[in-house]
Amino acid sequence: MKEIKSVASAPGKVLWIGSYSVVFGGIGHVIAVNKRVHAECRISNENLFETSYGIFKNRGNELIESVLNQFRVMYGNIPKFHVKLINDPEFIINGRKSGLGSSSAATVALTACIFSLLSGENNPDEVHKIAQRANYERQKGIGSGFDVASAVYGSIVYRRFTSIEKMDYYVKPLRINKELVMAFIGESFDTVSSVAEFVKKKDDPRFKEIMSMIEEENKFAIELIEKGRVEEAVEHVRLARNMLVNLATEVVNVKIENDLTRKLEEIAEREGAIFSLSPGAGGESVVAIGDNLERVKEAWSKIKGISVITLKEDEGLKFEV
Ligand SMILES: Nc1ncnc2c1ncn2[C@@H]1O[C@H](COP(=O)(O)OP(=O)(O)O)[C@@H](O)[C@H]1O
Ligand SMILES: C[C@@](O)(CCOP(=O)(O)OP(=O)(O)O)CC(=O)O
Repeated sequence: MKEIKSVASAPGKVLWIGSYSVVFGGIGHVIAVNKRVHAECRISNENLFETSYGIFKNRGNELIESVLNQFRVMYGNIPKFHVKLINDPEFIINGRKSGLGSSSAATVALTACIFSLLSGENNPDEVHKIAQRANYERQKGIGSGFDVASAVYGSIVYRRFTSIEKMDYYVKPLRINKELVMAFIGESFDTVSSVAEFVKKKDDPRFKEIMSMIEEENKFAIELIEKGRVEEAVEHVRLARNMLVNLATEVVNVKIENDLTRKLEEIAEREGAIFSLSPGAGGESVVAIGDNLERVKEAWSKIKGISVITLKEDEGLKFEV
């Protein structure tokens, strides 16, 4: 008899519009990239999980268990599995997380491949809901879930759900069709603590005022991208970004850019990028966006201690068998 297996993969991401504001209900745009997590699953006599983070027998690590728990809730008893869950190497650069989002891509790839085995269906919307719940429980409610949504749907406009039970998120596929180059500066940024600092200030009147101005600019930007006018959109992204950096520095007291990220951004824009920023929670990498970024890549590569990779916009979740 032919052994039944399922294979799925999910992409990493770059959040360039909506960092932090998306946590508070703002609109965001996230680019799915061609660094992926690959999952292969079979039903087996014993649990065996071979992963980029080690081999686990019997019980998986926290990420794997957070996914399996969702299926235990849905189906009661679930079978045992032999799983391979392997990340493209660029999720780790020089021994540090790259910020491309291995945990959300791994959560989605694993959820998809187990769901496909148990239900016989390849249903991205179901996978998305299950993966969001697994991620939410693992992160204890912190974060917006934009990374899980883009691991399923690819490049998207995203607004967070107001509650995990309602799952009233907004997702609309929207590609930007630009080149991306990313520089890693060798720093690790603590996203969870930084988001926690933002949350502490959420009722401060200055915080609310600046966040609503950021939201306006981000909305403009996304409307322009929807019309294919990315060059005009970046001017609004830039305004929103400057306001966010000021908010972070002056109200929240968190540094989301530093001298090195600013220097890399200046170089990128001088060498032809239409826009450059430290994406996501900030402080660990810089992304350049544009049409021909060879010069950016060359200039960045000359700087000591910087690792540079090229990224391509990619599809969301793929079921491969
Ligand atoms: N392929 C995988 N198999 C098992 N666990 C994984 C895998 N990829 C990522 N993880 C888990 O996710 C964690 C990385 O998550 P995190 O620190 O939030 O970084 P990222 O920004 O890349 O998501 C790892 O420490 C590991 O526990
Ligand atoms: C601050 C944020 O809006 C964006 C964080 O984006 P990153 O891409 O930096 O995420 P991690 O890879 O989990 O560190 C928080 C959020 O939306 O969850």
